[in-house]
Amino acid sequence: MSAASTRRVPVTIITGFLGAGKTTLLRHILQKAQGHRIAVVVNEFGSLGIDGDILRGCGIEGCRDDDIVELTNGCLCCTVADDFLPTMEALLDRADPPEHVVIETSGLALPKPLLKAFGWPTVRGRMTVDGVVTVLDAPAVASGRFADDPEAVAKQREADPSLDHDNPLAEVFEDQLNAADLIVLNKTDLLDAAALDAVEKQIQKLVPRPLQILRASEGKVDPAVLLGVGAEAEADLDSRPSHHDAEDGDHEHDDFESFVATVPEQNSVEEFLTILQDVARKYDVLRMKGFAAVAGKPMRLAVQGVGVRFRHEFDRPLQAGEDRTGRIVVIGQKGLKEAAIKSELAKTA
Ligand SMILES: Nc1nc2c(ncn2[C@@H]2O[C@H](COP(=O)(O)OP(=O)(O)OP(=O)(O)O)[C@@H](O)[C@H]2O)c(=O)[nH]1
Repeated sequence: MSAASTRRVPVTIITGFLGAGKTTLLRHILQKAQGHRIAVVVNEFGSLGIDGDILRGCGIEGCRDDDIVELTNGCLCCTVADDFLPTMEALLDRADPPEHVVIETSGLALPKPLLKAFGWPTVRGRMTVDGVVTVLDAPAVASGRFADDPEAVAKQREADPSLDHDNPLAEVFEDQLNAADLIVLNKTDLLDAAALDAVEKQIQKLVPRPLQILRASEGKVDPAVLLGVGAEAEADLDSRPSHHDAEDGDHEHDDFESFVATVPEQNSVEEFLTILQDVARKYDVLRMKGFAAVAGKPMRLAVQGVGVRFRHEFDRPLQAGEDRTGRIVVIGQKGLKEAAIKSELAKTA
C-alpha cells in the first residue's frame, strides 16, 4: 500500500457556544486556504440551513457546493451513528476525497460523543482528529453568561445532590472547553485590553490542561495554525472530561428549545431590528437568525442576533414571485415563550 493511501485524512472540529463566531471563522479559513481541498460539514441547532447558505455564498474559488455538507437532522452529538458516520464514509469514498475535513458543530453540541465516533471501525484508520478548536465569544464570557450562580447551585444541591449545575449554559461551555486543543477567543473588538486579559486568565483556570489561546476578531486566525494542530484527539479522550461521560454521550438538549417564527414584510430595517432586540431582551433569547423582506427593497435582508446584539445585511436578490414572508430561527433555554414571541414577530412596527 502506498504512503498516500495509508494517510489518514485530518479532521478539525470547530465547536463553541451559539453565536460565538464558528461560521465566521470557517468562512475565513475557506477564503485563506485556497488550493486545498477542504470539505466542510455543518450542523445547526434549529436549522433553516443558514450556515450552509452563508458558506456557499462565500464565492471562494475552487470551493464546490458538494464540499459543503449540511447535517440538519438534530444535533451531531446525538445523531452520530445515523447521520454523521455515513457522511464521513461517503466523503472518504469519493473519487477525489478531501485533503482535510472541517466540522462545525452546533452551538449546543457536546464535542466528546463526536470525538468518540472517530474510534468506530468504519472511519478508524482512515481519519484522525487533528484538533478540536473551541471558539469563545469574549464579551459573553466576560459578562458571566456561562458562569454558575454559586448560591443557586448550593440550593439545588441541597434538593438533589446529583445535580451540579443551575445553568445549562455553564455545562455546555465547560464541555466545549474541556474538549479543546486550541481556543479562539473571538470578538476581541468588543472588549478593552484589561477585560481581555481578565477573560483569558479566567479561561486558563477553567481548562483541564494548559492550552494555547488565540485572540481573534471576525474569526481571523491563520489557517496554517488552525488546521495543523496534530493532536490525534480521538486517542486522548480521557483527558477531556464531559458532564455526560456517565450517560455515554446520550444528551437530549432538553435544556434548550428552538422554533422558527414567520415574519411579514417589514416597513424598515431599523424598525425590524428594534422589534428583534426588544424580543431578545424581553424573553432572554440566546440566538436569532434568519431572513426577511423589506418594503421597496429588491434584496433579501439577513439578520443575525446573539443575545441583544444584532447584525444585518442584504444578502441576495429576491426573485420575482418569491414569497416575501421572512423566517427567523429562535433559540433559548427551556421555557422559551414560543407563542408570545411568534405573535410579537408576526407584527410590524
Ligand atoms: N463584533 C463582532 N462580531 C462578530 C465577530 N465574529 C462574529 N461576529 C458576529 O457574531 C454573529 C454570530 O457569528 P457566527 O459566525 O454566525 O456564530 P456561530 O458560532 O457560527 O453561530 P451558531 O452557528 O448559531 O452557533 C454574527 O452576526 C457575526 O457577524 C467578531 O469578532 N466581532
